[in-house]
Amino acid sequence: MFPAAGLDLSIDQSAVESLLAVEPTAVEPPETVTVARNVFLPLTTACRYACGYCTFYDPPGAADLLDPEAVRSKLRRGREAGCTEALFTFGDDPDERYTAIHEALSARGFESVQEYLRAGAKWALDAGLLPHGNPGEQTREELAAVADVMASMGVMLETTAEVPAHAGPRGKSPADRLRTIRAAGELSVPFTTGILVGIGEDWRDRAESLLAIRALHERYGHIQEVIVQPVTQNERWQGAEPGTDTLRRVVAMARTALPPAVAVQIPPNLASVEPLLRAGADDLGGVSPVTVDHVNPEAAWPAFRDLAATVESMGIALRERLPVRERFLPASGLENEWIGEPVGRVIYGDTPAGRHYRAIIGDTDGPRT
Ligand SMILES: O=c1nc2n(C[C@H](O)[C@H](O)[C@H](O)CO)c3cc(O)ccc3cc-2c(=O)[nH]1
Ligand SMILES: C[C@H]1O[C@@H](n2cnc3c(N)ncnc32)[C@H](O)[C@@H]1O
Ligand code: MET
Ligand code: SF4
Repeated sequence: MFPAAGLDLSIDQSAVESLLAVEPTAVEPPETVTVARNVFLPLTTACRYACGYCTFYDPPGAADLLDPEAVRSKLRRGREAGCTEALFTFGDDPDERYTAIHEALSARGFESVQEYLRAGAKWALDAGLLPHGNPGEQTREELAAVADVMASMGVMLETTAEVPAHAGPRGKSPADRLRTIRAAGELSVPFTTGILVGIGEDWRDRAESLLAIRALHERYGHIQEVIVQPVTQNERWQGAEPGTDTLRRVVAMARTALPPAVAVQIPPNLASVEPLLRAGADDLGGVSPVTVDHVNPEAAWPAFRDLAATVESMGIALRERLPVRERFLPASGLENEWIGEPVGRVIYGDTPAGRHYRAIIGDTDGPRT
């Protein structure tokens, strides 16, 4: 698959067939479900693409860039509310498409949106938060320029299929998404990806997309969770939303395709939690006590305690997690191939944030120097 893109993901058609045969009722529900508390920082909504389902993107206007002061005050608020994760999301290559964004960055001393992302991540670490970057497609060089200050990063594969929602002069290509995921693997960046369900792909495309993610994970071991995200209707997308039966089947396929260490994430503000946990989902992603979901602003976050009640009524434990999975953390010292020293310093520091994070991961060894 995608040999022209320099990617040789050989997707075995018999693996596709066996995923297509997966029954949601045959998958075991998890014993534990995880969730992270985050603060959402949309650095800019300007984007080179114009995906048919997305209301996030907008041409630059009055609020073309989330100002450094606004970034820092949101970070402070997030930490005060007990968040662990600073989620940095923005349109793809906004400064390459729009001179207004380049100028807004330049006026603040940044030559690219990656430089701004790096600065934002450092402010997050200064505030005691762990950065998760969701910057869209990135080259290996762009990822390398921020990797040491990121606890984890992600980009949704969405689908390996060519769909109308990604067509046209401002369309995305699956090969570019796959190359980003591969580059993150080459650089040992703990990574989140996922598929967007209901954008015109068929069942075979869903199976192939999951198997493409599995193939990249088998090569690099960097995938920490795979999001099964239902497309939601809005003023730009009037297509049908996938129903719970469809999502259950996709979740069961994901749980079957991926090894147990890779979590299957569902967004609790967009999907019915209970039936999807029964079909094998074991992570609820990030929920925020302080910010809306800027990608789907109409969809309010459930309260943490309501989620806990839902999950626990199923006999499943809800456990808070960090934006980086424990298996990527250094066993000693402050860094390893996955985690940069600036991130390790926050997790293992003798600070309130460090103590909070070590309590979450059950590390009783005390601070490291
Ligand atoms: O709050 C949100 N978090 C989103 N997240 C964040 C995710 O819930 C968590 O940040 C990760 O699980 C890391 O903790 C994404 C992360 C990605 O890497 C790619 C796509 C998304 C999409 C969303 C989203 O729409 N809303
Ligand atoms: C950050 C991620 O949000 C997802 N995204 C964008 N628009 C929508 C929508 N209407 N419904 C659900 N997910 C969406 C895309 O998959 C993107 O990668
Ligand atoms: C609302 S999407 C934000 C992240 C990026 N533009 C992507 O599509 O991956
Ligand atoms: S989904 Fe991401 S890439 Fe697509 S238009 Fe929205 S912001 Fe841009």
